[in-house]
Amino acid sequence: MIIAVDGPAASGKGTIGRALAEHYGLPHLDTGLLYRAVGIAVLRHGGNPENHADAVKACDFSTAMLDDPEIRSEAASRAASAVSAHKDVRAALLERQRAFARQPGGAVLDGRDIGTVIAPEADAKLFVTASPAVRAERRFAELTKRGVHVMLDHVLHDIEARDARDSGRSVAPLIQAPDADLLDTTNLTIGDAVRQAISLVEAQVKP
Ligand SMILES: Nc1ncnc2c1ncn2[C@@H]1O[C@H](COP(=O)(O)OP(=O)(O)O)[C@@H](O)[C@H]1O
Ligand SMILES: Nc1ccn([C@@H]2O[C@H](COP(=O)(O)OP(=O)(O)O)[C@@H](O)[C@H]2O)c(=O)n1
Repeated sequence: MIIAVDGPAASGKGTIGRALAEHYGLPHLDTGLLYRAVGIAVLRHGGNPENHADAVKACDFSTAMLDDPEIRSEAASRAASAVSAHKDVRAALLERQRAFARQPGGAVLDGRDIGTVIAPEADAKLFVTASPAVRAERRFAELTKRGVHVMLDHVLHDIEARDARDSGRSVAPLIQAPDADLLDTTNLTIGDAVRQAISLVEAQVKP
């Protein structure tokens, strides 16, 4: 079974993706990490994530980058959003994601274009969202807990700018697939969001 979980920044798609993977005993891929790795690689090479050549060159990042703590930083999110708008960057990362989705037994993937581009054939698709204010509070709490000093209004601004760029790009924009169920987690606890996600998946895969 392939489960596609898409949605905007800090909506809870990773949390839900991991919980679904555990529930169904499937492997999970957070595809945002791939774009973050490219973004960080560009910055480390002294390049500009908005520059096409710099971004494409960084697509052969070392796998160790995926475990680098800096990958979770806000600088990495911004760089990821910039590199991900380049068509050739998306093309370079496509096969890796498709192969993960199509492994025997299936998988859970979360990102922006899983249900639309990476695995349009997915057995179940969720589009996870929450209000920008709630998403900013969640990301702020997450960063603060990790000891990162940030301001809530900066986090909100970053999230809104990233949403606008991810939704507005011409290639694989962030959009709810027509056959995806919407899961708004604004007023849901993590436990409730996961329970609802499982119910939605069950309803979609019912013969
Ligand atoms: N329903 C929820 N209620 C409260 N906090 C949540 C909820 N879902 C996720 N979180 C928290 O919000 C932060 C962002 O969630 P995450 O799953 O990483 O989002 P995304 O993958 O969409 O960026 C994490 O710290 C997570 O624990
Ligand atoms: N499938 C994906 C996943 C991420 N991305 C890009 O990578 C950035 C970081 O993604 P992420 O999922 O790690 O970000 P958060 O939602 O966790 O904040 C996003 O803002 C997108 O620009 C993408 O374009 N396509």
